[in-house]
Amino acid sequence: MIIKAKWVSLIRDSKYILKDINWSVSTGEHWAILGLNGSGKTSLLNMINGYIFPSKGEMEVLDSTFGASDLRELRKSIGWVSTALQERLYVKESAEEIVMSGKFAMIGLFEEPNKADKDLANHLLERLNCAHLAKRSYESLSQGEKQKVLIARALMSSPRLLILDEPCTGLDIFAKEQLLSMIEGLSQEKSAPTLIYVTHRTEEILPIFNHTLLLRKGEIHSSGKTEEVLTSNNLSNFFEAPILLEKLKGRTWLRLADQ
Ligand SMILES: Nc1ncnc2c1ncn2[C@@H]1O[C@H](COP(=O)(O)OP(=O)(O)OP(=O)(O)O)[C@@H](O)[C@H]1O
Repeated sequence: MIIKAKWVSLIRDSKYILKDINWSVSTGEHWAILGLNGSGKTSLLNMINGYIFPSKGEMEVLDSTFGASDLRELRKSIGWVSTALQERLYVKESAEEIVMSGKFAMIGLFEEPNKADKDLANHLLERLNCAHLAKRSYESLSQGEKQKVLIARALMSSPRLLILDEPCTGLDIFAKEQLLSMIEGLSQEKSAPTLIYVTHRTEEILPIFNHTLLLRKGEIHSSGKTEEVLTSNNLSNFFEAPILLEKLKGRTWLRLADQ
């Protein structure tokens, strides 16, 4: 069991931000979470990472129930790549230092890294085709390069769960395809973590994401096997607009039917 949410709700200012979320992620599954802006995706991720707690219901992540476990230890098992993280990094640090800081699942280096840390960081950069960027300052990297460095950073603590929160934001079509194919490669490795890919674009949902959750206005609209969730009927109902879809190489491209 990777995630188990039972009747989870989040209430702020007497308003439901998440409502009655029942969702399980098991080992061997990779999930996509699709939702429009404001649907509650970030709130759900913050809950998975233990930054916010459910107002109602129960959330178990990696066999730990919140409130009953050491969150710092839990966070080391969860890699989280998001734009919000980018804003909190020390951007003058080199790519290598940024990756090494992932060992502690914290921002910045709090302990002197040892040779093994350095070797692992460089190995991860190499795995993501970024070895040549190791000594470059993070702020000097392109958006696509930054995303890969953040993924390498997230892998530094060998997480069991890797959350990719809209990793293709700001990427051009080539950088985006390159990043997606890198994510695909990562999922095929023997020790690959469970992946959760958050997006509002269906075409980014690669075939490796065998399960999809559709989140709308804080509630689960539908969830299950990707091929059963990403259908024209279901998506038309989800978006409340007639949707035509085209499948290409296992990916789903959408068009509004009346345009
Ligand atoms: N602490 C809070 N207090 C009040 N409202 C909040 C709080 N946190 C989130 N919200 C509201 O809850 C809703 C869901 O927000 P959330 O950031 O989780 O959505 P999202 O799906 O990640 O959106 P986006 O794709 O735009 O990032 C939004 O309407 C947001 O304004």
